[in-house]
Amino acid sequence: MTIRVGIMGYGNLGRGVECALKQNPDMELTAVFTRRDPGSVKILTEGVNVYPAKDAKDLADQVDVLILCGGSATDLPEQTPEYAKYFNVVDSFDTHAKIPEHFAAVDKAAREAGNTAVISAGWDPGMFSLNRLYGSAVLPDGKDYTFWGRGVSQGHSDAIRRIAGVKDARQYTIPVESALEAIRSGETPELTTRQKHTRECFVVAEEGADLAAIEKEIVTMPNYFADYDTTVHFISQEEMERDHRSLPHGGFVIRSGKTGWDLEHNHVIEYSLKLDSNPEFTSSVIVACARAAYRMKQEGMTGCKTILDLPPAYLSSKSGEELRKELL
Ligand SMILES: NC(=O)C1=CN([C@@H]2O[C@H](COP(=O)(O)OP(=O)(O)OC[C@H]3O[C@@H](n4cnc5c(N)ncnc54)[C@H](OP(=O)(O)O)[C@@H]3O)[C@@H](O)[C@H]2O)C=CC1
Ligand SMILES: N[C@@H](C[C@H]1CC(C(=O)O)=NO1)C(=O)O
Repeated sequence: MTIRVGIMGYGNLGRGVECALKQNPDMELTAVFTRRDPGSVKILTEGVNVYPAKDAKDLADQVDVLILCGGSATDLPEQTPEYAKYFNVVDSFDTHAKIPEHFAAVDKAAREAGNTAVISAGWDPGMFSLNRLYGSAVLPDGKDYTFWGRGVSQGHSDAIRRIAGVKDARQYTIPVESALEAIRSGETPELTTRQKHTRECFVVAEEGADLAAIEKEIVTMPNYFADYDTTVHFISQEEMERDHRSLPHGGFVIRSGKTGWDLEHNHVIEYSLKLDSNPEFTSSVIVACARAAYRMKQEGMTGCKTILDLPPAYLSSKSGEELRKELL
């Protein structure tokens, strides 16, 4: 019996989920939903229909897990609590400061409906969160650092695209080299947000848009840009399509900590990602989390979870017996 998956929202992440499902034979795509005209949305999978988002709840019996691929800035805060009423859901919500309130809203909806929801699946939040937890649990006397890029943040790019007058956008996150060198050399400095990364934005504006107003809204945007040194470049759509087609990214989490009666021994844990496609990697994590959500629902574990709550074995398509063999 395959796990039947629906996609809500067909952008970079939606397309990435479609590709990831093709690599997971225990799962299948059964429906794609969009707020646009379904006839305008061309998907890759033959034999699967695209439906209006407003009809999704009428098709709940055809979907075991609905994966929400909307943007965190404005779509997911509304969509995830709404669709958790009708489906087991997984989203990639990544406005870190607002995760507690998002969790509470989704948990209320999922518990009332007896559904299982997983929020903030992906790599940060997601795999990086998991590795920060492992590092601090194993080395309580220590510090961890997270660095991203140079690469395209989908969340920050999406947030810029939601600004009135913006037609398209890409945001590159750039680690501050001096901070990186200090950490890599074993130093454990206290660093502010601004001392770790800068942000560079490439924006295609609508004809006649107020460029100064757009730039100001970007650089002052809370939770996304206000705490960073940010530069904004306005470019043409042709330049965007020529120079910014790919969506690479990556980064790493470093935990350095001490053990020993007198904390005399140092240890360093590093988890790193080098991604050709941010959306395709993120979608691969999300699809594994969808498998875990389905299995937890089957065992009556309902309500909202994050990746930190998922039994690692539930992410895998392999049985417990197969996984135990890999431990030997
Ligand atoms: N946790 C993590 O590590 C990560 C999280 N993310 C999150 O994923 C979110 C989604 O990113 P991404 O997929 O790149 O965002 P997109 O802008 O590509 O898509 C967001 C939504 O916009 C709509 N859309 C897509 N293309 C168009 C278009 N051409 N015209 C009009 N509407 C369109 C779609 O909804 P519809 O079909 O309904 O119109 C889609 O679901 C980000 O906001 C980020 O928060 C991303 C990467 C990592
Ligand atoms: N959520 C991020 C994934 C990573 C990348 C990132 C950043 O560049 O600020 N923060 O977390 C994304 O949307 O790409």
